[in-house]
Amino acid sequence: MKSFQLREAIVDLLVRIEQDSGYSHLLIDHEIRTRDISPKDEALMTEIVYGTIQHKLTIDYYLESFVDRKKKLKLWVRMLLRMSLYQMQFLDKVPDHAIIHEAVEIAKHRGHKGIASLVNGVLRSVQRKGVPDTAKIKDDTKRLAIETSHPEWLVKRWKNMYGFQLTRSMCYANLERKPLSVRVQPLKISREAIMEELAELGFETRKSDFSEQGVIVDEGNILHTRLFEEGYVTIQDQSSMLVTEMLNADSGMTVLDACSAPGGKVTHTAEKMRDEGTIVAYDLHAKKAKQIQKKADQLDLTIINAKAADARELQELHDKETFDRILIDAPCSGFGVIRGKPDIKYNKQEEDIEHLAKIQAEILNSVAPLLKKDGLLIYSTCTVDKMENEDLVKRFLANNPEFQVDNTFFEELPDKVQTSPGVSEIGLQLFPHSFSTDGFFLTRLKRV
Ligand SMILES: C[S@@+](CC[C@H](N)C(=O)[O-])C[C@H]1O[C@@H](n2cnc3c(N)ncnc32)[C@H](O)[C@@H]1O
Repeated sequence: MKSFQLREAIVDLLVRIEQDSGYSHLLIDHEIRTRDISPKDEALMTEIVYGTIQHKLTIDYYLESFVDRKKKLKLWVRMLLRMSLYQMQFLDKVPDHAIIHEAVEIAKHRGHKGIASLVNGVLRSVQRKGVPDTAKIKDDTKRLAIETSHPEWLVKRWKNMYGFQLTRSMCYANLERKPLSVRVQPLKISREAIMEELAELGFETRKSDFSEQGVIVDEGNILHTRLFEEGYVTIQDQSSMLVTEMLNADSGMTVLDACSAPGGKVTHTAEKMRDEGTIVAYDLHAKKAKQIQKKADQLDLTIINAKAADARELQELHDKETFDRILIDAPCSGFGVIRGKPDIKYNKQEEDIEHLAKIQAEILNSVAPLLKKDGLLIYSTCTVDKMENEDLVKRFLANNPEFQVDNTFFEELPDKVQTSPGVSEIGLQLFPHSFSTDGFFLTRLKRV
């Protein structure tokens, strides 16, 4: 694909992502799968699209100084300017004059001379004058929000919950690339054999400390290798693997996963149980329940029975005290996975967090009675927010004295995590800057 065509396709994709917010990763995947794109163009497209979204608010702050506020830009023109500015400010692959030339050509092709001249004028001014200095913003919170492209309300909220320094580290970490981590299917192959094969193929890998099945791939795309295609490994963040490790499910147990799609943790659980026992896996959406079954089949796992149901109504389907282990990996605001899904930070409002916390509490309250005495229940989310995590669990424990945090949980955490700032008497909050994992909360409750 010619460079001009690739850049124009990126503008189209950015427009679609802006209109259909919340699904950047799916839209990018779809674009790459349906177009005939070389691996080199695929990498460049991914880098520019993710980078432009990741730095959107910073770029818009820069643009404000160069675009007349009264001028209402068409969406595609704004995306063209954002994409070009991203390349000029954050990448050093292409010289500025070439980026500007290409942007002007795209503007001519899609619009008319007037738009081309506006695009040329804005980008040449940026090139000549440089972007405004954010160090001049007096308010710390506002400056951090603009420099790291997070909404100001979210930075304020985190600052109130976790303090400024931690929030700062988290916001900067959210701009970085996370190493890929994969889970080995231990019933088919060992971790050592996988690492050897990947080394032969030229990939650099490390063992994860979070799970004996985890491997971190520092460089390279393993999605097109046979190991992935034949179900020897599956992509999973280390924090998610830790959830299943902490569930401690064993062969022969009866396990419930109340919110299980797309099936990462439930398939890991089946592997830990050596595919012996019973797992019932629910998700609200029938289509997603099918996804779980497909994932289980890909990994040759047979004990998972995936169905659609609302987790808040499972008492109608199961008797109390039925399960040895329960996992509630609740629907959440997703602020822990901003690195992989950058548009999450722009699409949520504070009211959404309150709404989600209400659903999470309803799920926990209605699912917990299904746990057997001495059984273990994991509550987890892929977010960083006390309302959805510690505060919610604290309230549950206050209202349900037959449950308590299982104190052996903390001893079982990886050594380096045991003393991390995210550990409290309620559970573990992993921050994205601490161990290069997703931001994740988990706790283990025991029915006593
Ligand atoms: C964080 S995801 C779960 C990820 C999954 N545990 C994994 O490891 O792949 C939360 C899931 O909960 C589902 N969900 C949302 N509301 C639900 C409800 N009321 N009952 C059951 N599932 C629900 C969503 O469809 C979503 O797939």
